[in-house]
Amino acid sequence: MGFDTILIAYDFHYLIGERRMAATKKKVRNVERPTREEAEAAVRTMILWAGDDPDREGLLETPSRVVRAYEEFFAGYAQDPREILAKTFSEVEGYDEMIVMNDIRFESHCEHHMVPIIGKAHVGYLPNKRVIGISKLARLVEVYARRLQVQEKMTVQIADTLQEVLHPKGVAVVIEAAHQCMTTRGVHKPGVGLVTSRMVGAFRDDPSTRREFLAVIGRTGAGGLPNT
Ligand SMILES: Nc1nc2c(ncn2[C@@H]2O[C@H](COP(=O)(O)OP(=O)(O)OP(=O)(O)O)[C@@H](O)[C@H]2O)c(=O)[nH]1
Ligand SMILES: [Zn+2]
Repeated sequence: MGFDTILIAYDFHYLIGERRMAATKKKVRNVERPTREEAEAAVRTMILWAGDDPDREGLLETPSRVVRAYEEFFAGYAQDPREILAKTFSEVEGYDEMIVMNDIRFESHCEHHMVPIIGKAHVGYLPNKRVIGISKLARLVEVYARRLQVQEKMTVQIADTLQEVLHPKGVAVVIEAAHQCMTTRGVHKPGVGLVTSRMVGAFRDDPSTRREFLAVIGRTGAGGLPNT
């Protein structure tokens, strides 16, 4: 079975639900996860297919390097985003204003071409008695970024996980990113970026809350896109 197939399969079981993902991680469509050796052999095949010689000195270690790189790029499949948000703090003297972390840079990979998506996420919520450690917002972005992604899906996943676990009065997520599948191949349009958003609860229902969030993240003006 090819490398592409297992990655598509992983995405499939991700779609059937985060909770079930952990339980079914080893088996996808009744197919065992390939071994590291099989993954390296798949990279070797791709080198051959590209037209080079995987046995020449410079490429000898490339399959194992690529597999190690994939472990890093796709580490998010092994992480449970709900666990990241499990620890909360309630001693905040009744703080009930918006909490926003902006410019969370991330690197992801597009699920269509498996090339980088590089961008930044802005995540905000309106607390309901409990807050989380601020690093957890960045960790939440990381977990979803380190999977094969579509930007719209990643935006919804971050917002909805935060809402489901923390039960705040609302959540807002805006992602701005550049897709290398559009800059280094295909339509070749450098400098373009995609902006996606998900507004939940007060951010969806109350225009002034939404406006405040957009002002905090600087999206009321020209709002620049990352240079990639
Ligand atoms: N909506 C959305 N589309 C994306 C994202 N990342 C990549 N795409 C698009 O996914 C589409 C895949 O289209 P296909 O026609 O199946 O693939 P393709 O022949 O490689 O398309 P081109 O990129 O136009 O060459 C392309 O239009 C990509 O630009 C994303 O995060 N969100
Ligand atoms: Zn793509």
